[in-house]
Amino acid sequence: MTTPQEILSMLGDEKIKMVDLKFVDMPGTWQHLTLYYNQIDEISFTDGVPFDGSSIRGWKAINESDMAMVLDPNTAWIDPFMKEPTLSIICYIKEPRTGEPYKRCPRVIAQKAMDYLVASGIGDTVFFGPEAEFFIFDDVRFDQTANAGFYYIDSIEGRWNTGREENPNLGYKPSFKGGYSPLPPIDNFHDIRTEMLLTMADCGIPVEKQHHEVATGGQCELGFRFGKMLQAADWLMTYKYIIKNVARKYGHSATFMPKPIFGDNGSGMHTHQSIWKNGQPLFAGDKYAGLSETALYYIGGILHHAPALLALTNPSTNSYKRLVPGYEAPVNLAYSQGNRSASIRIPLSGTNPKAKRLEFRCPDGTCNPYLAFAAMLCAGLDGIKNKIDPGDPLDENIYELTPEVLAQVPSTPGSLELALEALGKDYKFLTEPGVFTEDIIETWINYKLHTEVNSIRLRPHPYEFSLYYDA
Ligand SMILES: Nc1ncnc2c1ncn2[C@@H]1O[C@H](COP(=O)(O)OP(=O)(O)OP(=O)(O)O)[C@@H](O)[C@H]1O
Ligand SMILES: N[C@@H](CCC(=O)O)C(=O)O
Ligand SMILES: [Mg+2]
Ligand SMILES: [Mg+2]
Repeated sequence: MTTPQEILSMLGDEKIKMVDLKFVDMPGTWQHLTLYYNQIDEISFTDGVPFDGSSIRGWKAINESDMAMVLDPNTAWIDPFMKEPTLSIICYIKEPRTGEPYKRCPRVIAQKAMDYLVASGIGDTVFFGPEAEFFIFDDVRFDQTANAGFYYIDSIEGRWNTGREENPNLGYKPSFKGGYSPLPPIDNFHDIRTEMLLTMADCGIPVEKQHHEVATGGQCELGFRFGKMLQAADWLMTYKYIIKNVARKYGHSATFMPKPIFGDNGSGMHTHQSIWKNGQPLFAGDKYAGLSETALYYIGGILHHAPALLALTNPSTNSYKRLVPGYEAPVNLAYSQGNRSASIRIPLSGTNPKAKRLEFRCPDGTCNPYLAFAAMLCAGLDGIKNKIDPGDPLDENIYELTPEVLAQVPSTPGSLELALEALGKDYKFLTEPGVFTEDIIETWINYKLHTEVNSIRLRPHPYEFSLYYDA
Protein backbone atom coordinates (compact mmCIF):
# COMPACT_ATOMS: atom_id res chain seq x y z
CA MET A 1 0.00 0.00 0.00
CA THR A 2 1.30 3.45 -0.92
CA THR A 3 0.25 6.49 1.13
CA PRO A 4 -0.59 9.96 -0.25
CA GLN A 5 2.44 11.28 1.69
CA GLU A 6 4.73 8.84 -0.15
CA ILE A 7 3.35 10.09 -3.47
CA LEU A 8 3.70 13.75 -2.47
CA SER A 9 7.32 13.16 -1.42
CA MET A 10 8.11 12.09 -5.01
CA LEU A 11 7.02 15.49 -6.39
CA GLY A 12 8.91 18.79 -6.41
CA ASP A 13 11.14 21.19 -8.33
CA GLU A 14 14.09 18.81 -8.33
CA LYS A 15 11.94 15.72 -8.70
CA ILE A 16 8.85 14.82 -10.75
CA LYS A 17 7.12 17.96 -11.98
CA MET A 18 4.14 16.57 -13.86
CA VAL A 19 1.31 14.32 -12.65
CA ASP A 20 -0.92 12.60 -15.20
CA LEU A 21 -4.38 11.75 -13.86
CA LYS A 22 -6.08 8.90 -15.73
CA PHE A 23 -9.70 7.77 -15.45
CA VAL A 24 -11.84 5.37 -17.45
CA ASP A 25 -15.05 6.31 -19.26
CA MET A 26 -18.11 4.06 -19.68
CA PRO A 27 -17.01 2.36 -22.94
CA GLY A 28 -13.68 1.49 -21.26
CA THR A 29 -11.19 4.00 -22.64
CA TRP A 30 -8.72 5.93 -20.52
CA GLN A 31 -8.97 9.74 -20.49
CA HIS A 32 -6.36 11.96 -18.89
CA LEU A 33 -5.57 15.40 -17.49
CA THR A 34 -2.01 16.46 -16.67
CA LEU A 35 -1.26 18.74 -13.71
CA TYR A 36 1.80 20.67 -12.56
CA TYR A 37 3.00 18.99 -9.39
CA ASN A 38 2.04 21.82 -7.01
CA GLN A 39 -1.64 21.32 -7.93
CA ILE A 40 -1.62 17.99 -6.06
CA ASP A 41 -1.99 17.90 -2.28
CA GLU A 42 -3.49 15.65 0.39
CA ILE A 43 -7.01 16.83 -0.49
CA SER A 44 -6.54 15.40 -4.02
CA PHE A 45 -6.65 11.93 -2.45
CA THR A 46 -9.89 12.57 -0.51
CA ASP A 47 -12.01 15.29 -2.17
CA GLY A 48 -10.36 14.97 -5.58
CA VAL A 49 -9.34 17.31 -8.39
CA PRO A 50 -12.25 19.13 -10.11
CA PHE A 51 -12.90 18.65 -13.84
CA ASP A 52 -15.70 18.97 -16.40
CA GLY A 53 -17.44 15.59 -16.82
CA SER A 54 -19.92 16.70 -19.48
CA SER A 55 -17.74 15.75 -22.46
CA ILE A 56 -17.11 12.20 -21.22
CA ARG A 57 -19.03 9.49 -23.10
CA GLY A 58 -21.95 8.11 -21.12
CA TRP A 59 -21.63 10.56 -18.22
CA LYS A 60 -23.15 13.88 -17.22
CA ALA A 61 -25.28 16.44 -19.02
CA ILE A 62 -23.71 19.86 -19.67
CA ASN A 63 -25.85 21.50 -16.97
CA GLU A 64 -24.53 19.20 -14.22
CA SER A 65 -20.97 18.79 -15.35
CA ASP A 66 -18.90 19.35 -12.17
CA MET A 67 -17.03 16.24 -11.10
CA ALA A 68 -13.86 15.37 -9.21
CA MET A 69 -11.07 12.86 -9.88
CA VAL A 70 -9.90 11.20 -6.67
CA LEU A 71 -6.33 9.90 -6.86
CA ASP A 72 -5.68 6.26 -5.90
CA PRO A 73 -2.13 6.30 -4.45
CA ASN A 74 -1.73 2.54 -5.08
CA THR A 75 -1.82 3.01 -8.84
CA ALA A 76 1.19 5.31 -9.38
CA TRP A 77 3.94 4.61 -11.93
CA ILE A 78 6.30 6.76 -13.96
CA ASP A 79 4.82 7.07 -17.44
CA PRO A 80 7.50 5.74 -19.83
CA PHE A 81 6.02 7.48 -22.89
CA MET A 82 6.06 11.08 -21.68
CA LYS A 83 9.18 13.13 -22.38
CA GLU A 84 9.33 14.92 -19.02
CA PRO A 85 9.31 12.64 -15.96
CA THR A 86 5.60 12.25 -15.27
CA LEU A 87 3.87 10.37 -12.49
CA SER A 88 0.78 8.53 -13.71
CA ILE A 89 -2.05 7.98 -11.21
CA ILE A 90 -5.36 6.23 -11.82
CA CYS A 91 -8.42 7.94 -10.33
CA TYR A 92 -12.02 7.20 -9.47
CA ILE A 93 -14.77 9.79 -9.88
CA LYS A 94 -16.69 11.55 -7.15
CA GLU A 95 -19.71 13.88 -7.16
CA PRO A 96 -18.24 17.02 -5.54
CA ARG A 97 -21.63 18.30 -4.39
CA THR A 98 -22.69 15.19 -2.48
CA GLY A 99 -19.21 13.78 -1.82
CA GLU A 100 -20.48 10.39 -3.05
CA PRO A 101 -18.55 8.13 -5.46
CA TYR A 102 -20.09 8.64 -8.94
CA LYS A 103 -22.38 5.70 -9.68
CA ARG A 104 -21.46 5.57 -13.39
CA CYS A 105 -17.69 5.50 -12.72
CA PRO A 106 -16.46 2.02 -13.76
CA ARG A 107 -13.90 1.86 -10.93
CA VAL A 108 -16.66 2.63 -8.43
CA ILE A 109 -18.76 -0.20 -9.90
CA ALA A 110 -15.83 -2.65 -9.60
CA GLN A 111 -15.32 -1.60 -5.96
CA LYS A 112 -19.03 -2.18 -5.27
CA ALA A 113 -18.76 -5.68 -6.76
CA MET A 114 -15.83 -6.52 -4.46
CA ASP A 115 -17.81 -5.14 -1.49
CA TYR A 116 -20.79 -7.28 -2.50
CA LEU A 117 -18.63 -10.42 -2.46
CA VAL A 118 -17.66 -9.68 1.15
CA ALA A 119 -21.24 -8.76 2.14
CA SER A 120 -22.54 -12.01 0.62
CA GLY A 121 -20.43 -13.98 3.09
CA ILE A 122 -19.36 -16.31 0.26
CA GLY A 123 -15.80 -15.03 -0.02
CA ASP A 124 -13.56 -12.07 0.70
CA THR A 125 -11.34 -11.92 -2.41
CA VAL A 126 -11.85 -12.48 -6.12
CA PHE A 127 -8.91 -12.88 -8.47
CA PHE A 128 -9.01 -12.14 -12.18
CA GLY A 129 -6.38 -13.06 -14.78
CA PRO A 130 -7.29 -11.61 -18.21
CA GLU A 131 -5.39 -12.65 -21.35
CA ALA A 132 -6.02 -9.94 -23.95
CA GLU A 133 -4.85 -10.92 -27.44
CA PHE A 134 -4.15 -8.24 -30.03
CA PHE A 135 -2.85 -7.67 -33.56
CA ILE A 136 0.07 -5.49 -34.59
CA PHE A 137 -0.43 -3.88 -38.00
CA ASP A 138 1.17 -1.11 -39.99
CA ASP A 139 -1.92 0.05 -41.71
CA VAL A 140 -5.51 -0.97 -42.40
CA ARG A 141 -6.91 -0.11 -45.81
CA PHE A 142 -10.29 -0.62 -47.31
CA ASP A 143 -10.21 -2.72 -50.51
CA GLN A 144 -13.57 -4.03 -51.64
CA THR A 145 -12.06 -6.19 -54.35
CA ALA A 146 -9.71 -8.22 -52.09
CA ASN A 147 -10.59 -11.89 -52.27
CA ALA A 148 -9.51 -12.77 -48.74
CA GLY A 149 -11.83 -10.32 -47.03
CA PHE A 150 -13.17 -6.87 -47.49
CA TYR A 151 -9.93 -5.10 -46.84
CA TYR A 152 -6.32 -5.94 -46.55
CA ILE A 153 -3.88 -5.16 -43.84
CA ASP A 154 -0.24 -4.29 -44.24
CA SER A 155 1.65 -5.92 -41.45
CA ILE A 156 5.34 -5.37 -40.90
CA GLU A 157 6.19 -8.09 -43.41
CA GLY A 158 4.39 -6.31 -46.22
CA ARG A 159 0.96 -6.97 -47.58
CA TRP A 160 -1.03 -9.32 -45.37
CA ASN A 161 -2.07 -12.58 -46.97
CA THR A 162 -3.93 -15.54 -45.55
CA GLY A 163 -1.41 -18.13 -46.63
CA ARG A 164 -4.20 -19.81 -48.56
CA GLU A 165 -3.30 -18.30 -51.90
CA GLU A 166 -1.97 -20.57 -54.60
CA ASN A 167 1.54 -19.11 -54.43
CA PRO A 168 1.71 -17.50 -51.02
CA ASN A 169 4.77 -15.57 -50.00
CA LEU A 170 5.54 -17.29 -46.70
CA GLY A 171 9.06 -15.93 -46.30
CA TYR A 172 9.45 -14.55 -42.79
CA LYS A 173 5.82 -14.91 -41.88
CA PRO A 174 3.77 -17.62 -40.19
CA SER A 175 1.65 -19.82 -42.44
CA PHE A 176 -2.15 -19.83 -42.17
CA LYS A 177 -2.94 -20.50 -38.48
CA GLY A 178 0.76 -21.14 -37.96
CA GLY A 179 1.49 -18.22 -35.67
CA TYR A 180 1.81 -20.30 -32.48
CA SER A 181 4.78 -20.40 -32.12
CA PRO A 182 7.67 -20.42 -34.62
CA LEU A 183 10.98 -18.77 -33.74
CA PRO A 184 12.43 -15.60 -35.29
CA PRO A 185 12.85 -14.74 -38.12
CA ILE A 186 9.33 -16.08 -38.81
CA ASP A 187 8.21 -14.49 -35.54
CA ASN A 188 9.52 -11.02 -36.24
CA PHE A 189 7.57 -9.37 -33.43
CA HIS A 190 9.63 -11.04 -30.71
CA ASP A 191 11.69 -8.01 -29.72
CA ILE A 192 8.72 -5.63 -29.76
CA ARG A 193 6.81 -7.95 -27.42
CA THR A 194 9.84 -8.21 -25.11
CA GLU A 195 10.04 -4.41 -24.95
CA MET A 196 6.31 -4.29 -24.15
CA LEU A 197 6.73 -6.88 -21.39
CA LEU A 198 9.76 -5.18 -19.82
CA THR A 199 8.00 -1.81 -19.91
CA MET A 200 5.06 -3.39 -18.09
CA ALA A 201 7.42 -4.80 -15.46
CA ASP A 202 8.94 -1.31 -15.00
CA CYS A 203 5.42 0.00 -14.36
CA GLY A 204 4.91 -2.52 -11.55
CA ILE A 205 2.88 -5.18 -13.34
CA PRO A 206 3.86 -8.77 -12.38
CA VAL A 207 4.55 -10.00 -15.91
CA GLU A 208 4.68 -13.70 -16.82
CA LYS A 209 5.35 -14.26 -20.54
CA GLN A 210 4.91 -13.16 -24.13
CA HIS A 211 4.27 -15.09 -27.35
CA HIS A 212 2.95 -14.88 -30.89
CA GLU A 213 -0.62 -16.11 -31.25
CA VAL A 214 -2.17 -18.45 -33.80
CA ALA A 215 -3.29 -16.00 -36.51
CA THR A 216 -1.16 -15.45 -39.57
CA GLY A 217 0.98 -12.43 -38.84
CA GLY A 218 1.13 -10.02 -35.95
CA GLN A 219 -1.31 -11.63 -33.53
CA CYS A 220 0.29 -11.48 -30.08
CA GLU A 221 -0.37 -12.07 -26.40
CA LEU A 222 1.49 -10.99 -23.26
CA GLY A 223 0.70 -12.53 -19.89
CA PHE A 224 0.64 -11.05 -16.42
CA ARG A 225 -0.20 -12.65 -13.09
CA PHE A 226 -3.75 -12.55 -11.78
CA GLY A 227 -4.72 -9.84 -9.29
CA LYS A 228 -7.64 -8.69 -7.16
CA MET A 229 -10.51 -7.45 -9.33
CA LEU A 230 -9.84 -3.70 -9.27
CA GLN A 231 -6.07 -4.12 -9.55
CA ALA A 232 -6.40 -6.63 -12.43
CA ALA A 233 -8.61 -4.15 -14.32
CA ASP A 234 -6.10 -1.31 -13.66
CA TRP A 235 -3.28 -3.57 -14.91
CA LEU A 236 -5.25 -4.41 -18.02
CA MET A 237 -5.73 -0.72 -18.83
CA THR A 238 -1.97 -0.19 -18.33
CA TYR A 239 -1.25 -3.30 -20.46
CA LYS A 240 -3.22 -1.86 -23.38
CA TYR A 241 -1.66 1.57 -23.01
CA ILE A 242 1.87 0.15 -23.05
CA ILE A 243 1.21 -2.20 -25.97
CA LYS A 244 -0.26 0.61 -28.09
CA ASN A 245 2.53 3.04 -27.28
CA VAL A 246 5.40 0.60 -27.86
CA ALA A 247 3.79 -0.43 -31.18
CA ARG A 248 3.52 3.27 -32.10
CA LYS A 249 7.22 3.76 -31.30
CA TYR A 250 8.04 1.20 -34.02
CA GLY A 251 5.66 2.78 -36.56
CA HIS A 252 2.97 0.11 -36.08
CA SER A 253 -0.46 0.16 -34.51
CA ALA A 254 -1.83 -2.42 -32.06
CA THR A 255 -5.52 -3.28 -31.95
CA PHE A 256 -7.66 -5.28 -29.54
CA MET A 257 -10.50 -5.36 -32.10
CA PRO A 258 -11.89 -8.90 -31.77
CA LYS A 259 -12.05 -9.88 -35.45
CA PRO A 260 -9.95 -7.64 -37.70
CA ILE A 261 -9.28 -10.36 -40.29
CA PHE A 262 -11.99 -12.37 -42.03
CA GLY A 263 -11.12 -16.07 -42.20
CA ASP A 264 -8.43 -16.14 -39.49
CA ASN A 265 -8.40 -16.34 -35.67
CA GLY A 266 -9.75 -13.36 -33.80
CA SER A 267 -8.53 -11.87 -30.53
CA GLY A 268 -10.16 -12.85 -27.25
CA MET A 269 -9.68 -11.76 -23.67
CA HIS A 270 -10.10 -15.06 -21.84
CA THR A 271 -10.68 -14.26 -18.19
CA HIS A 272 -9.44 -16.60 -15.45
CA GLN A 273 -11.19 -16.20 -12.10
CA SER A 274 -11.32 -17.68 -8.62
CA ILE A 275 -12.88 -16.79 -5.26
CA TRP A 276 -11.09 -17.05 -1.94
CA LYS A 277 -11.99 -16.73 1.76
CA ASN A 278 -9.58 -16.32 4.69
CA GLY A 279 -6.66 -17.10 2.39
CA GLN A 280 -8.22 -20.37 1.19
CA PRO A 281 -9.25 -21.01 -2.46
CA LEU A 282 -12.96 -21.87 -2.73
CA PHE A 283 -12.87 -23.35 -6.24
CA ALA A 284 -10.75 -26.45 -5.46
CA GLY A 285 -12.62 -29.62 -4.46
CA ASP A 286 -13.43 -33.21 -5.33
CA LYS A 287 -15.99 -32.70 -8.09
CA TYR A 288 -15.50 -32.64 -11.88
CA ALA A 289 -11.99 -31.49 -12.90
CA GLY A 290 -11.00 -31.00 -9.25
CA LEU A 291 -13.58 -28.25 -8.75
CA SER A 292 -15.65 -27.59 -5.65
CA GLU A 293 -19.46 -27.47 -5.61
CA THR A 294 -19.12 -23.68 -5.15
CA ALA A 295 -17.12 -23.44 -8.39
CA LEU A 296 -19.71 -25.53 -10.27
CA TYR A 297 -22.51 -23.23 -9.10
CA TYR A 298 -20.40 -20.20 -10.09
CA ILE A 299 -20.09 -21.76 -13.57
CA GLY A 300 -23.86 -22.35 -13.52
CA GLY A 301 -24.41 -18.64 -12.85
CA ILE A 302 -22.10 -17.51 -15.65
CA LEU A 303 -23.66 -19.90 -18.20
CA HIS A 304 -27.22 -19.06 -17.12
CA HIS A 305 -26.69 -15.29 -17.44
CA ALA A 306 -24.29 -15.50 -20.41
CA PRO A 307 -26.62 -14.05 -23.09
CA ALA A 308 -27.02 -10.87 -20.99
CA LEU A 309 -23.47 -10.95 -19.63
CA LEU A 310 -22.03 -10.84 -23.13
CA ALA A 311 -23.55 -7.37 -23.61
CA LEU A 312 -20.83 -6.26 -21.16
CA THR A 313 -18.02 -8.75 -21.86
CA ASN A 314 -18.39 -8.64 -25.67
CA PRO A 315 -19.83 -5.18 -26.22
CA SER A 316 -18.99 -4.41 -29.87
CA THR A 317 -20.72 -5.40 -33.11
CA ASN A 318 -17.35 -6.86 -34.17
CA SER A 319 -17.29 -9.10 -31.05
CA TYR A 320 -19.84 -11.44 -32.62
CA LYS A 321 -17.80 -11.93 -35.79
CA ARG A 322 -15.22 -13.63 -33.52
CA LEU A 323 -17.71 -15.96 -31.78
CA VAL A 324 -18.06 -18.34 -34.76
CA PRO A 325 -16.92 -21.97 -35.15
CA GLY A 326 -13.43 -22.91 -36.25
CA TYR A 327 -11.18 -20.26 -34.70
CA GLU A 328 -10.67 -21.39 -31.04
CA ALA A 329 -13.30 -18.90 -29.95
CA PRO A 330 -16.26 -20.22 -27.95
CA VAL A 331 -19.59 -20.61 -29.68
CA ASN A 332 -21.55 -22.74 -27.24
CA LEU A 333 -22.46 -22.10 -23.64
CA ALA A 334 -20.86 -25.13 -22.04
CA TYR A 335 -17.96 -25.96 -19.72
CA SER A 336 -15.18 -28.47 -20.01
CA GLN A 337 -11.77 -29.44 -18.71
CA GLY A 338 -9.13 -28.51 -21.22
CA ASN A 339 -11.56 -28.06 -24.13
CA ARG A 340 -10.86 -24.71 -25.82
CA SER A 341 -14.07 -24.85 -27.84
CA ALA A 342 -16.22 -24.49 -24.68
CA SER A 343 -17.17 -21.09 -23.24
CA ILE A 344 -15.75 -22.11 -19.89
CA ARG A 345 -12.52 -24.11 -19.67
CA ILE A 346 -11.09 -25.56 -16.46
CA PRO A 347 -7.33 -25.29 -17.06
CA LEU A 348 -5.14 -28.12 -15.80
CA SER A 349 -3.69 -26.76 -12.59
CA GLY A 350 -1.78 -29.72 -11.18
CA THR A 351 -2.28 -30.56 -7.53
CA ASN A 352 -2.01 -26.99 -6.25
CA PRO A 353 -5.50 -25.92 -5.06
CA LYS A 354 -4.38 -22.28 -5.23
CA ALA A 355 -4.14 -22.54 -9.02
CA LYS A 356 -7.68 -23.95 -9.36
CA ARG A 357 -9.69 -21.52 -11.45
CA LEU A 358 -12.05 -21.32 -14.36
CA GLU A 359 -11.43 -19.56 -17.65
CA PHE A 360 -14.38 -17.76 -19.26
CA ARG A 361 -13.31 -17.62 -22.92
CA CYS A 362 -16.03 -15.33 -24.32
CA PRO A 363 -14.78 -11.85 -23.32
CA ASP A 364 -12.77 -9.73 -25.72
CA GLY A 365 -10.63 -6.61 -25.51
CA THR A 366 -13.44 -4.22 -26.47
CA CYS A 367 -14.98 -4.65 -23.01
CA ASN A 368 -14.65 -2.20 -20.17
CA PRO A 369 -12.76 -4.52 -17.77
CA TYR A 370 -14.21 -2.91 -14.63
CA LEU A 371 -17.79 -3.48 -15.82
CA ALA A 372 -17.05 -6.89 -17.35
CA PHE A 373 -15.29 -8.25 -14.22
CA ALA A 374 -18.02 -6.86 -11.94
CA ALA A 375 -20.73 -8.45 -14.12
CA MET A 376 -18.98 -11.86 -14.25
CA LEU A 377 -18.65 -11.86 -10.45
CA CYS A 378 -22.34 -10.95 -10.04
CA ALA A 379 -23.36 -13.77 -12.42
CA GLY A 380 -21.15 -16.30 -10.62
CA LEU A 381 -22.34 -15.25 -7.16
CA ASP A 382 -25.94 -15.47 -8.35
CA GLY A 383 -25.16 -19.06 -9.39
CA ILE A 384 -23.74 -19.85 -5.94
CA LYS A 385 -26.62 -18.20 -4.06
CA ASN A 386 -29.31 -19.90 -6.14
CA LYS A 387 -27.41 -23.19 -6.59
CA ILE A 388 -27.64 -22.98 -10.40
CA ASP A 389 -26.71 -26.39 -11.82
CA PRO A 390 -24.29 -25.98 -14.78
CA GLY A 391 -25.44 -29.31 -16.29
CA ASP A 392 -23.01 -31.92 -17.58
CA PRO A 393 -19.60 -30.92 -18.91
CA LEU A 394 -18.99 -31.16 -22.63
CA ASP A 395 -15.67 -32.83 -23.24
CA GLU A 396 -15.92 -33.46 -26.97
CA ASN A 397 -14.73 -30.95 -29.55
CA ILE A 398 -17.85 -28.85 -29.89
CA TYR A 399 -16.96 -27.90 -33.46
CA GLU A 400 -17.24 -31.59 -34.43
CA LEU A 401 -20.54 -32.48 -32.74
CA THR A 402 -23.45 -33.65 -34.91
CA PRO A 403 -26.19 -31.06 -35.48
CA GLU A 404 -28.58 -33.17 -33.35
CA VAL A 405 -26.26 -33.14 -30.32
CA LEU A 406 -25.29 -29.52 -30.91
CA ALA A 407 -28.94 -28.46 -30.93
CA GLN A 408 -29.09 -29.39 -27.23
CA VAL A 409 -26.24 -27.02 -26.34
CA PRO A 410 -27.20 -23.34 -26.02
CA SER A 411 -25.19 -20.91 -28.16
CA THR A 412 -23.67 -17.52 -27.54
CA PRO A 413 -25.86 -14.67 -28.89
CA GLY A 414 -25.34 -14.05 -32.60
CA SER A 415 -25.08 -10.26 -32.41
CA LEU A 416 -24.59 -7.32 -30.07
CA GLU A 417 -28.23 -6.43 -30.61
CA LEU A 418 -29.35 -9.84 -29.29
CA ALA A 419 -27.01 -9.58 -26.29
CA LEU A 420 -28.37 -6.11 -25.46
CA GLU A 421 -31.91 -7.46 -25.80
CA ALA A 422 -31.00 -10.26 -23.35
CA LEU A 423 -29.51 -7.70 -20.94
CA GLY A 424 -32.72 -5.65 -21.13
CA LYS A 425 -34.59 -8.72 -19.81
CA ASP A 426 -31.99 -10.18 -17.45
CA TYR A 427 -30.24 -7.50 -15.39
CA LYS A 428 -31.50 -8.10 -11.83
CA PHE A 429 -28.43 -10.21 -10.99
CA LEU A 430 -26.46 -6.98 -11.56
CA THR A 431 -28.78 -4.46 -9.91
CA GLU A 432 -30.25 -6.35 -6.92
CA PRO A 433 -26.83 -6.68 -5.22
CA GLY A 434 -26.45 -2.88 -5.59
CA VAL A 435 -23.44 -3.17 -7.94
CA PHE A 436 -25.01 -1.71 -11.10
CA THR A 437 -28.02 0.63 -11.09
CA GLU A 438 -30.92 0.41 -13.54
CA ASP A 439 -29.76 3.82 -14.80
CA ILE A 440 -26.39 2.33 -15.79
CA ILE A 441 -27.97 -0.65 -17.57
CA GLU A 442 -30.36 1.65 -19.46
CA THR A 443 -27.56 4.09 -20.36
CA TRP A 444 -25.36 1.21 -21.57
CA ILE A 445 -28.09 -0.35 -23.74
CA ASN A 446 -29.10 2.99 -25.28
CA TYR A 447 -25.49 4.05 -25.88
CA LYS A 448 -24.58 0.78 -27.57
CA LEU A 449 -27.79 0.61 -29.64
CA HIS A 450 -27.62 4.17 -30.91
CA THR A 451 -23.88 4.73 -31.21
CA GLU A 452 -22.85 1.31 -32.50
CA VAL A 453 -25.62 -1.13 -33.55
CA ASN A 454 -27.73 1.39 -35.46
CA SER A 455 -24.75 3.25 -36.89
CA ILE A 456 -23.53 0.02 -38.46
CA ARG A 457 -26.98 -1.08 -39.57
CA LEU A 458 -27.61 2.17 -41.44
CA ARG A 459 -24.39 2.10 -43.46
CA PRO A 460 -23.84 0.10 -46.66
CA HIS A 461 -21.42 -2.73 -45.83
CA PRO A 462 -18.36 -3.19 -48.09
CA TYR A 463 -19.31 -6.80 -48.80
CA GLU A 464 -22.74 -5.66 -50.01
CA PHE A 465 -20.90 -4.19 -53.00
CA SER A 466 -19.51 -7.62 -53.80
CA LEU A 467 -22.98 -9.17 -53.50
CA TYR A 468 -25.23 -6.51 -54.99
CA TYR A 469 -23.30 -3.98 -57.04
CA ASP A 470 -24.77 -4.82 -60.45
CA ALA A 471 -22.77 -2.73 -62.89
N1 LIG B 1 -6.18 -19.02 -8.94
C1 LIG B 1 -6.22 -18.20 -9.97
N2 LIG B 1 -7.26 -17.32 -10.10
C2 LIG B 1 -7.34 -16.48 -11.13
N3 LIG B 1 -6.42 -16.43 -12.12
C3 LIG B 1 -5.38 -17.28 -12.04
C4 LIG B 1 -5.22 -18.19 -10.98
N4 LIG B 1 -4.07 -18.90 -11.19
C5 LIG B 1 -3.54 -18.42 -12.34
N5 LIG B 1 -4.31 -17.45 -12.86
C6 LIG B 1 -4.09 -16.61 -14.04
O1 LIG B 1 -4.60 -17.24 -15.19
C7 LIG B 1 -3.94 -16.69 -16.32
C8 LIG B 1 -3.48 -17.90 -17.15
O2 LIG B 1 -3.04 -17.43 -18.33
P1 LIG B 1 -2.46 -18.42 -19.43
O3 LIG B 1 -2.02 -17.54 -20.57
O4 LIG B 1 -1.49 -19.35 -18.84
O5 LIG B 1 -3.75 -19.23 -19.80
P2 LIG B 1 -4.13 -20.16 -21.00
O6 LIG B 1 -5.62 -20.10 -21.06
O7 LIG B 1 -3.54 -21.49 -20.78
O8 LIG B 1 -3.51 -19.48 -22.29
P3 LIG B 1 -4.05 -19.47 -23.81
O9 LIG B 1 -5.53 -19.27 -23.77
O10 LIG B 1 -3.34 -18.31 -24.48
O11 LIG B 1 -3.67 -20.78 -24.37
C9 LIG B 1 -2.77 -15.87 -15.80
O12 LIG B 1 -3.10 -14.49 -15.77
C10 LIG B 1 -2.62 -16.42 -14.38
O13 LIG B 1 -1.97 -15.53 -13.48
N1 LIG C 1 -7.65 -16.43 -30.36
C1 LIG C 1 -8.57 -17.37 -29.75
C2 LIG C 1 -7.97 -18.07 -28.57
C3 LIG C 1 -6.67 -18.79 -28.80
C4 LIG C 1 -6.12 -19.35 -27.47
O1 LIG C 1 -6.68 -20.33 -26.93
O2 LIG C 1 -5.20 -18.73 -26.94
C5 LIG C 1 -9.88 -16.65 -29.35
O3 LIG C 1 -10.38 -15.90 -30.13
O4 LIG C 1 -10.41 -16.82 -28.28
MG1 LIG D 1 -4.28 -16.79 -26.32
MG1 LIG E 1 -6.76 -18.82 -22.39
